Amino acid sequence: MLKLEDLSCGYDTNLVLKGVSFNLNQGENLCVLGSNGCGKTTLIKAISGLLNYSGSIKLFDKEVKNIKPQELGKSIAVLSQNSNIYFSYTIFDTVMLGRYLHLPNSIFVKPDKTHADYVLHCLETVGIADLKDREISTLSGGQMQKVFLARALAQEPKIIILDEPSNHLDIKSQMELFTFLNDWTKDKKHTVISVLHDISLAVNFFDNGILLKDGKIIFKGNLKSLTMEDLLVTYDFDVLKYLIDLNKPLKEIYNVQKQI
Ligand SMILES: Nc1ncnc2c1ncn2[C@@H]1O[C@H](COP(=O)(O)OP(=O)(O)OP(=O)(O)O)[C@@H](O)[C@H]1O
Repeated sequence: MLKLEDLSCGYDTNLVLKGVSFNLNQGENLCVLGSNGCGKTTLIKAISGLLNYSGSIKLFDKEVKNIKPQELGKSIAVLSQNSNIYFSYTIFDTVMLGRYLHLPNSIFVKPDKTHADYVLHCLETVGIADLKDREISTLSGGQMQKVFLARALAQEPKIIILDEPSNHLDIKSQMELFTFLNDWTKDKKHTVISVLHDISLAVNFFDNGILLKDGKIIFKGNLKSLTMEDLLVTYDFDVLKYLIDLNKPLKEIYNVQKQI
């Protein structure tokens, strides 16, 4: 479904990604890990059609740079690190922004009841239907994340891409978000790609991952086969002190840490 071959891209003279290749099938989820500045957000921007690139990014066999933004928006929804709303929209209207790609004449048509019902369905799915008439500027960071997830769902995308989605979320909300995203991919039609800094979250919720270092992939595959050496190379730092055993669920890791 998504196939990257020898992808290189960056900003002006700053080449960030250098020959990145991987495949992702429908129903798979992929976590992108790596230290600050290694190119994770740049990878997301390239996949979502925001950067020029050399090499190839194929989405359902079509080269991403040749797909019109409106079409791309029906396939990919992005929750960026800086998802922001600068106007005083209600939650309902904010989520409706995700529907406009599906309207025949875009913003000049008042959405009919089908679209309004779909927005309500998305709000209910993420558990914030009761907030629908509130102004977005009055929400907490965590509530706002849920609004952006609802807006992403309203696009009816095939892929949701998240850049550090656990920002602003308490531990319960993080678990709820990743459980929801896991369930969302279970129909084998949807795919999640997420940038994460929390390795425990990554190992617990994602089957596959890539580790980026200076714009190159140094590990790809099942995160259960990740070694401490891989992490040491990625972060130039001994994460062993903080991660007791990558194969243990979070609960056990925390229990062990408590005993130390
Ligand atoms: N718009 C831009 N113009 C020029 N350079 C940029 C731009 N955006 C990012 N960069 C540079 O590209 C490199 C990769 O940035 P990127 O945002 O992809 O890193 P990242 O892995 O997502 O980092 P972080 O974990 O800190 O979010 C960095 O050196 C950054 O300074």
